[in-house]
Amino acid sequence: MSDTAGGEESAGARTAAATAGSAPKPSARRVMFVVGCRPGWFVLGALAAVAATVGALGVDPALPAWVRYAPLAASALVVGLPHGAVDHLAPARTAGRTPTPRWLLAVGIGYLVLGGAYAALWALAPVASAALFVGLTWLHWGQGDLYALDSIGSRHLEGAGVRLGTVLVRGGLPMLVPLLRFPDRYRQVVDAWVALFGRELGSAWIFTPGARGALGAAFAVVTVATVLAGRRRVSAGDAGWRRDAAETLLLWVYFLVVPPLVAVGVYFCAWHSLRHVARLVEVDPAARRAAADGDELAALARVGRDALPLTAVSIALLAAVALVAGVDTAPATLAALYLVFIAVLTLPHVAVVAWMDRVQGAGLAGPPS
Ligand SMILES: CC1=C(/C=C/C(C)=C/C=C/C(C)=C/C=O)C(C)(C)CCC1
Ligand SMILES: [Fe+2]
Repeated sequence: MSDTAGGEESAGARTAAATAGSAPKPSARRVMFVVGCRPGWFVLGALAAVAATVGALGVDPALPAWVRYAPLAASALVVGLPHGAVDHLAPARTAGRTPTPRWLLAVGIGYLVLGGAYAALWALAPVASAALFVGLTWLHWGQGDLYALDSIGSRHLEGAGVRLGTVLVRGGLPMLVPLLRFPDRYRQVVDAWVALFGRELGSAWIFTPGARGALGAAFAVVTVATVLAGRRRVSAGDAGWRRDAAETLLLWVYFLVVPPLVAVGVYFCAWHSLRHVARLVEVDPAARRAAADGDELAALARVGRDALPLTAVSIALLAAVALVAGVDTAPATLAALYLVFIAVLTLPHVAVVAWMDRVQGAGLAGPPS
């Protein structure tokens, strides 16, 4: 896989140099800010404010089903599913290479083997697979945020402990905090996954008040310890640390006040996926050039174009699975099928992102110094 071609060679090599072993370039910081972070702050902040106000007024609006499922449904088309549909191009580009058929084949085989194995595991052991899905997402979303924090130039995350804490906290916010406040709705979602395979969750101690109280207390301690560990590494008033602490607070409040289906669906699109899209812009020479010229829309259009074919294939595959399996068309069942489908794609997606982290010196082994 040593082939490089034309203009991408030098630009690609520059990307690798810029991402592995040197501080983030100003243009990378800007893309992560403008594309990856600002929209998420705005959308999640607004939703949290609305939900907190409604809650404070003592109103409990029974949201119609279409509103509850809308963010998840939208994620199939807008940013969510598409953010992984560039996985066939991202590894080569991260290594500063042009994606050739050999790269595509390598990623394709990885998807088939890992996705196939996980699909088989869902059929054999749905409850364990559901737990694995939540654990995998915890890790993946945590690592996504760690990358974004590095990319905007945070300096308080040097050190293995604070990095591990950041992954645990940032991943636990979407995966654990909804369970603390909305155990019944959380349970309904996970129940629907295992029901697809004719199973039930069973006693599931994790939903009991005692277990949730203990998990919530432990997670609050890990959050505070991580934020303080970061604080010790920089001078007072460090902007990167303050931003991290403010995001952490925002996400705690958001997942405590916004009902989980909406909260996780919106977070998936507007937070995790947009941050990954910003990362994709940075490894694609053409998109990066557009962004460096201040044309973020052109950069996004380029990523969107790259994502289009495999997004369409994924949706067609999902529709085929739904038809063959003959699932009913209740929103809860369709959402469950979609999420199990995402789970199967997530395992190879996590492998691709872990590979990108390794090449870029990012992730737990980082920061890129
Ligand atoms: C919807 C939902 C849940 C789980 C969603 C998951 C696990 C989504 C994973 C998406 C991934 C991995 C996308 C790729 O990056 C919970 C928290 C169980 C309960 C609340 C509603
Ligand atoms: Fe992802």
